[in-house]
Amino acid sequence: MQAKTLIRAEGLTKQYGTQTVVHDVSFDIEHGEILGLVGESGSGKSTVARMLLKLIEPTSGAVHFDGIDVLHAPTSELRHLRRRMQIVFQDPYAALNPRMRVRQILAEPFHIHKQALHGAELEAKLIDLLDEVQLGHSALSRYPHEFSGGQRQRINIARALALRPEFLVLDEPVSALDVSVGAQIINLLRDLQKAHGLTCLFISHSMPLVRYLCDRVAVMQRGSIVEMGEAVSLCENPQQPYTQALIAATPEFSVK
Ligand SMILES: Nc1ncnc2c1ncn2[C@@H]1O[C@H](COP(=O)(O)OP(=O)(O)OP(=O)(O)O)[C@@H](O)[C@H]1O
Repeated sequence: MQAKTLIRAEGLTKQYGTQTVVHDVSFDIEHGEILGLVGESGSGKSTVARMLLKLIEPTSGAVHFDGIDVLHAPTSELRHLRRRMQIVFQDPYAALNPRMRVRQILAEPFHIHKQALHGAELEAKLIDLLDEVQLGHSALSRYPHEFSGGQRQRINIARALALRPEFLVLDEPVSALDVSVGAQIINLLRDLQKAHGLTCLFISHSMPLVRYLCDRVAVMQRGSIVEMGEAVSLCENPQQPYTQALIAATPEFSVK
């Protein structure tokens, strides 16, 4: 298959007052590729992700999604784009409305995007989503607090997949979970990514995790990308002292 760029970030910069928290960040993500974005806390990873999705406005720079200028897209086009790009946040507790049953949580994206699905048709979609994240169908009538952290993250992933996005931002999706539960979620994400040919930006503190999951990796330090390359070779032969320190700081990732 010919590699083709789905997402292009060019010179993304974000300032808050006099502080520049992201400086001149550029990268491409090919169709079906997982790009890892690593760096210590506060290095600007989430800010980059939010600019890609236009959840926050960059101070300068450009984002193209499938050739469309995201930052200047008219509202109607942006609405359509939002179906194609989704995000899974770090904290599976905060991301789910505690007053909604899982049925409502999973049905919400269809309502927001005015997809007229009702009755048996909607129910079948919701059941498919639960199957995809390997949750039992009885989940539909339960509330988020009735689930473990890993199960809640599965619900978040199911919701993100509801509208069949092409691009998924995974913002530290397992950092709030136990290691073994996190490993199961990582494997689920890897399987879903392969099954749907998803393009992903995977944000993490962990170089071993990025090496396991990602095709390429960009390393961020204080708002800038300091090193970028193929994940395995970058982890085996890091050029920057900062990358070397990141690798030394994180324990091996194991799926066992
Ligand atoms: N709304 C805001 N106003 C001012 N400063 C902000 C705002 N949002 C983020 N920042 C600052 O921008 C910097 C980068 O934050 P960001 O959340 O992007 O980092 P991160 O690498 O994702 O960190 P973490 O790994 O802890 O999530 C931090 O210093 C943060 O305090």
